[in-house]
Amino acid sequence: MIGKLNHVAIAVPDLEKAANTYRETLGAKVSAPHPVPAHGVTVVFVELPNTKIELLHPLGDKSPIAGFLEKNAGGGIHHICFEVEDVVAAGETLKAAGARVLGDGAPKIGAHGNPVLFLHPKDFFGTLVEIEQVPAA
Ligand SMILES: CC[C@@H](C(=O)O)C(=O)SCCNC(=O)CCNC(=O)[C@H](O)C(C)(C)COP(=O)(O)OP(=O)(O)OC[C@H]1O[C@@H](n2cnc3c(N)ncnc32)[C@H](O)[C@@H]1OP(=O)(O)O
Ligand SMILES: [Co+2]
Repeated sequence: MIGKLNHVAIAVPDLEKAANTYRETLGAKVSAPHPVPAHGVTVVFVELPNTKIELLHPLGDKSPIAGFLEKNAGGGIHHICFEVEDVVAAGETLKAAGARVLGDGAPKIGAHGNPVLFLHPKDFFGTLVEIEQVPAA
């Protein structure tokens, strides 16, 4: 079912510092900060030759990453995102297999303009998984 690794997301306490580290120290192509209120985060995209890194910082009072940063004050890998052809069909298949789809179960538009769903980390060996519908090339 899953295709390419679309991105690895890292929750960070200081977005500017993290962006500078990826830009200056690691020499990556790094975007400006991009607020995504529908997901309660501000994101900086780091473009790599074969995938992307999302640097995430909480936005608003009810950010879904606030609890994670409270437990991991210095930051840490928050989720991984796999591409799928049909996110609704993938969500139904995963639910039938016993995985918990988070939220109300309906896909939301993610930071890349595509529908996404999140799957509970306890069902994937301690890793929060995002699936993103990416149109075939
Ligand atoms: C930029 C937009 C978009 C994109 O297009 O790419 C994004 O990526 S948005 C990213 C942010 N959005 C989300 O994360 C949405 C889905 N997340 C959630 O619904 C919640 O964060 C959560 C996964 C249900 C966790 O909720 P929270 O209230 O923080 O914690 P709990 O107490 O309910 O946690 C239960 C259990 O799970 C462990 N946990 C929590 N977060 C993670 C994580 N990121 N990775 C691994 N494990 C995680 C937590 O420690 C608890 O474990 P125990 O302590 O053992 O019970
Ligand atoms: Co993501």
